[in-house]
Amino acid sequence: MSCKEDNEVSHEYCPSKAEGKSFRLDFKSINHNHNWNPWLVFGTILTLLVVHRFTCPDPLADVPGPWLAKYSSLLLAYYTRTGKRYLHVDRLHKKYGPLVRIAPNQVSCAEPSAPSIIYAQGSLSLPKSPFYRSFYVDGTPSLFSTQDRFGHAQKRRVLAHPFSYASVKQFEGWIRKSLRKMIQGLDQNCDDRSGNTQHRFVDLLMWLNYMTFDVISDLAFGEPLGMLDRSSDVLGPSKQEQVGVAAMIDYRGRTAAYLGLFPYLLPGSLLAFLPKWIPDKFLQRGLTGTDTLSSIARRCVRKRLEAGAEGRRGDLLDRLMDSMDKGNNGEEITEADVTTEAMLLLTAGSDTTANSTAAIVYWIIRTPRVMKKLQEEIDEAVRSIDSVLPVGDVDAEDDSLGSAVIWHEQVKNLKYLQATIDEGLRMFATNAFGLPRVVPEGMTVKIGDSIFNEGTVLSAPAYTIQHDPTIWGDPEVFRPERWLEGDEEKLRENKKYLLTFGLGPRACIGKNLASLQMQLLVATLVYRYDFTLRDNELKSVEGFMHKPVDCWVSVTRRTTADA
Ligand code: HEM
Repeated sequence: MSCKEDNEVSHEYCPSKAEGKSFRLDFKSINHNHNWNPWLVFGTILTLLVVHRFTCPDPLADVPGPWLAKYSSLLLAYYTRTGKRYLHVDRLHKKYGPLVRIAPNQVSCAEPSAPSIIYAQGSLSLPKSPFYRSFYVDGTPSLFSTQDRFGHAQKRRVLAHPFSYASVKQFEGWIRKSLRKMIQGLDQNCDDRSGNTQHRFVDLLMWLNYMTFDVISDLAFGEPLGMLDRSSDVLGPSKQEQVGVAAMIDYRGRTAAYLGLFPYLLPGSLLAFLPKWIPDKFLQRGLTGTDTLSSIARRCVRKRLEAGAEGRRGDLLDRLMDSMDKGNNGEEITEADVTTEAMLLLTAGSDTTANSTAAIVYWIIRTPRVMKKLQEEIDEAVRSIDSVLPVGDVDAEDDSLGSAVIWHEQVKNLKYLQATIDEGLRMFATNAFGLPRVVPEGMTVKIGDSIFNEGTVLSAPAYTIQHDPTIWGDPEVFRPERWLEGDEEKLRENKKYLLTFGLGPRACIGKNLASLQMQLLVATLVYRYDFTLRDNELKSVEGFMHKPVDCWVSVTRRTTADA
């Protein structure tokens, strides 16, 4: 069979042309041969939307925003797809003010009062919007993606105890084990301590990813994925698993953030089958990523179930499987449910921590004054609290590393360290997105002078609020001291505007685990090494969460650290 000429419509796969490209429909040639005019189609759709807008009442008519947002989500979808939605929304707020219409039924609210209203607790809490259906796995909602408030409370109860501060402290041994491996890896890439500088650059973000993936897979799947051992996040020989796990999670987040803007394409809708068939590489790699991640989770859960009582080790997976035995108020919890939650923990609890830590360390390196002050605080803490008890029996210390890996006990009360972490989270905004909530039936919500009716989707844009000069004064300056100065009330207020972990009943359940890891990671890295940045700018991209693209640094062992 010979391949057709370039200007002919071809749906056939042609190996000679496909090399190095993905298979896609050639819209230019479809247009050529079938008089199919995309502008005509676009114009017709737009006309229908305008007619609809003028003939149906528009409850958001008074909310300012770009004209296209009145009729369609296309503008938001474009910026979501390019990974810069938070910057687009931030620009709109600078132009239109604190309330901006970003899509036909969506309003972004950057009023300082907005976060505590939109993410309120108790009977005033607003449910998650249909956007979250884009995160369902095989049609099954997870703790994170369920919109059902009752179902959410049930699921959350199962995991509340293992994520409590006391439980997370028990995991410190596992975390330190992975952290030691990461230190060994970085040591091998170190510049010579004698001053013989070679400036060999390493991508700190990748190392942080290996470490946080190994930790969370250890806790959620019962075994580390072994990324630190292999210095790679590629898991297996199969074609799907040849893509690194960090990239898979990134593709999944970006695709879900994009598809979530089109609820009629999501599970539970008539056209839910469509995305799988759209010949769009962006969509397909996200959907394939989800399938691969869920098959990894399925494999791990199955293995643990088959191991029976002998496989139990008191980790998160055990907790999930216990809920299977107990049932959920009469409703059966299946293996598929457990797999969905295990996969959620892997995707929600790994690169989020790595991305946040990379951004914090980047800002510390960029601000030598802060680096010096922090190193002094940590040096002092290590000197004064040098005998601490090991946590858990998994933690057989490796003498060759001396006291290289900091104990949580040594740093948990360090004020400047915590202020530096909070300031890094504020500056970078891992959660930059305005997390969407919907006004439920029979309820109205008042923000500023505006009242929003049922069905309106509201969000508080974290990046914009964390960079609001009326709240922070000098928001573009990395200044950890802002978390230590002023009276108690002002400090409490500041915390309300740090939206990294969300607020209200749907706030991050893994905050204690992430905080403990970030304290250990930042303290250990700053205590043991001096860093030089390769690039002055931290490039970033946003999917569901906001993440640095990379973080290349050269690493030198500190002479003052006794490690
Ligand atoms: C620095 C690291 C982290 C950041 C920035 C972060 C951020 C967030 C945010 C903003 C939410 C709310 C999402 C929404 O309302 O749509 C969330 C929810 C969640 N996070 Fe995290 N997270 C982090 C670490 C973790 C870890 C370590 C885990 C678990 C291992 C985890 C598990 C979850 C889960 C299960 C939810 C859903 C909670 C619910 O709906 O009840 N996260 N996270």
